Amino acid sequence: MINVGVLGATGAVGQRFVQLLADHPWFNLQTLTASERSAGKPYGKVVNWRLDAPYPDNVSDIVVTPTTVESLKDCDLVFSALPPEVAASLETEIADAGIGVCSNARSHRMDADVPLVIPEVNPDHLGLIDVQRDRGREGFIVTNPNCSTIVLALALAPLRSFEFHDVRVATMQAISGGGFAGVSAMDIYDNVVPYIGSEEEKMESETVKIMGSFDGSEVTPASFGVSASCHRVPVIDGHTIAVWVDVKEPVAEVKKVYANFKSPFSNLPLQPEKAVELLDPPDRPQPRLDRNRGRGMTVSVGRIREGLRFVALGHNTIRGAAGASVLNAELICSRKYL
Ligand SMILES: NC(=O)C1=CN([C@@H]2O[C@H](COP(=O)(O)OP(=O)(O)OC[C@H]3O[C@@H](n4cnc5c(N)ncnc54)[C@H](OP(=O)(O)O)[C@@H]3O)[C@@H](O)[C@H]2O)C=CC1
Ligand SMILES: N[C@@H](CC(=O)OP(=O)(O)O)C(=O)O
Repeated sequence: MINVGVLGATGAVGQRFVQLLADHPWFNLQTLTASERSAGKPYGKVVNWRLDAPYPDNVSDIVVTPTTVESLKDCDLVFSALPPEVAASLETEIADAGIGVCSNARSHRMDADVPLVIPEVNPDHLGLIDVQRDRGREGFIVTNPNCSTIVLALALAPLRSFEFHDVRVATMQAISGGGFAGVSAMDIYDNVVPYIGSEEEKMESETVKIMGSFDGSEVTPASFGVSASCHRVPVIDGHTIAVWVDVKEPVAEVKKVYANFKSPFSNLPLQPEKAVELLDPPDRPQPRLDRNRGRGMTVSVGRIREGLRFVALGHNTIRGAAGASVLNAELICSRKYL
């Protein structure tokens, strides 16, 4: 068992980490951190559990610590659900102190020597851990992408066998992406908000890093362009995206590559049977009906039409956040980086 901690364990993503790690077969969850406001009290007393999954009683007595390097001395690996402004310097300090960091925060995603990984799409980019170690870092930072970007990159991955240059995407993003305090009811009820700060820029830059090529020392971004328009909609969980991509092959060929898309792994505990699932009914995918496929780790794709046009959907706080980080950590362990 590998000793792990969750940074920012009381928040929306932190709670998802706790849910996924409380009974994990490889990870022993022993440290939970939060802000000074919550530190010093048992997790069961400070957490306001708001997930649609049962609260795991076995973590109740863990005393929440402040988020400092000293409080992580017994951890081999930590999962970060910290606000980005806190994550920026703290994750660096933690990795430099010899601890592995699997981060969900945006702060280091575009750093040249930090892998931005989706296991089924670019597992080879984990080689950037060696680049970090070659410059003397004892631990590492590995990041997972932005939640909408994960849905897009997984939906594009099967299309890599075709040529394309131009990807356009419009998102319909759930309110849980903004955190517990993120979007007020008055803003979102009976409404659509056509702005999510820097989300479009992240989708455009992160997608080409993820789908770029790694030569053992650096990542060269993919050569296609991405143009994104992002919108907040009154859905609790599940980001839906409409995608246009200039693939010329017939729809029947495209459906075949989706149906045949296989994960390159079979031994990771959180890996779903299908990373991408093709749905036939003309009115799917839908967030309420499809976000929990594969325990929230499957991206559903449907409405494939010539052009090429399609719709994809993924659970934003599981596949798009905490689940993405945990799957990355499982891959890191299976590759013996820990
Ligand atoms: N992959 C993705 O796209 C997604 C990424 N995220 C990212 O995950 C991170 C967490 O988001 P979310 O869970 O929604 O945020 P929340 O606001 O719900 O939770 C924040 C957590 O951080 C703790 N915290 C706040 N300030 C400090 C501080 N100064 N020092 C230490 N801990 C602190 C809070 O503790 P306390 O309760 O004590 O205040 C809480 O545990 C963010 O970086 C966010 O951008 C989020 C959604 C999806
Ligand atoms: N911006 C995302 C959530 C998020 O925090 O993304 P990021 O980790 O890329 O900042 C959303 O609102 O749905």
